[in-house]
Amino acid sequence: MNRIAILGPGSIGQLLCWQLRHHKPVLLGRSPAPDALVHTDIKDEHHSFTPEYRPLDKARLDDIGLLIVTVKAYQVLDAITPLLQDLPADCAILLMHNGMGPHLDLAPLLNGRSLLLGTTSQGALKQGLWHIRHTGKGLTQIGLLCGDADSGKTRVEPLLDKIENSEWVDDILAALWQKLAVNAAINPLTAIHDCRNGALAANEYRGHIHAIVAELVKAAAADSIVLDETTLLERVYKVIELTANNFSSMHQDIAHGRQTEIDAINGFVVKRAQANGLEAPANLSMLEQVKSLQPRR
Ligand SMILES: NC(=O)C1=CN([C@@H]2O[C@H](COP(=O)(O)OP(=O)(O)OC[C@H]3O[C@@H](n4cnc5c(N)ncnc54)[C@H](OP(=O)(O)O)[C@@H]3O)[C@@H](O)[C@H]2O)C=CC1
Ligand SMILES: CC(C)(CO)C(=O)C(=O)O
Repeated sequence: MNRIAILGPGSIGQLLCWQLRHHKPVLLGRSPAPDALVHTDIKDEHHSFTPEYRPLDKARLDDIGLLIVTVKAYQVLDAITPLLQDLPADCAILLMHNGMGPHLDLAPLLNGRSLLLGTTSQGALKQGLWHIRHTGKGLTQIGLLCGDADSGKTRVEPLLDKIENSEWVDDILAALWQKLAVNAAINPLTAIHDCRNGALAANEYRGHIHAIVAELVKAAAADSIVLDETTLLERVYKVIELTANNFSSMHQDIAHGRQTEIDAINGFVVKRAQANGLEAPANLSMLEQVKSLQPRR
């Protein structure tokens, strides 16, 4: 049987579990099984449901056809590696974290399994361990990094069907770099300056935002991804306007003393620039400043 499994039952994992409920997804996690999950929708209506939950220490995986990974970027390798020996040889894997990078380490470990990458601008907020609130309906994009395109697309059809405003993209890396530009510009500046996204519209941040995006465009180009700087800047400023009242996820991570995804955001830009003999000082400065604010690991 080709079941869908969701690894990482946090905010986004529980949201996808609700959205895919008619496909009977299996939730894989480290906690004991919940009695029920509560989903509060955008209209403030509550729904309670009980998905199949398998605690990871004793989970069978031989019936999984698609593993959707909804852990944070820095948790991806630790979460998937122990499962690889038990996942079926034809199980496709879909990474849904913010930022980029884990795919480079993971792809060589997959023994020919298909690797799909996705990005979502939907919003979900934890109200309790097993209660999430759906806070935003943004775009979700999914595409294939490696493996068979037809079967990869077939495996994720349930998501494309059930998630409003979702699409298949042929060049998923370009789509991820574009989303990365938004996060690379907004997330660290809001964390460092302790402000809401909207504050970044002020003139004092223009130089930083332009430098971060210009370096990212050059780093992507060195990886053969062509991005348009003007379009990206327009996108960044549009998100600043549309989410003016929000605190970014990185701001919230710093405020709550949690590790951030900075390594997979500005850290990824710095890494790809350096790998191609370039420098990315504006992104490096964001990386260093955010690292100095987050708890040491
Ligand atoms: N929340 C949102 O609105 C959005 C989030 N995203 C992105 O989605 C990703 C997930 O975010 P979010 O859902 O908010 O994060 P959460 O921290 O809420 O969820 C992560 C989940 O992964 C679990 N986990 C961590 N490590 C492992 C492991 N080794 N094995 C099994 N489970 C593990 C955690 O469980 P445990 O409790 O056991 O640690 C937790 O349930 C991030 O990259 C985020 O940036 C993107 C768009 C919007
Ligand atoms: C788009 C943005 C910046 C919205 O807050 C986001 O994705 C985040 O906070 O991580």
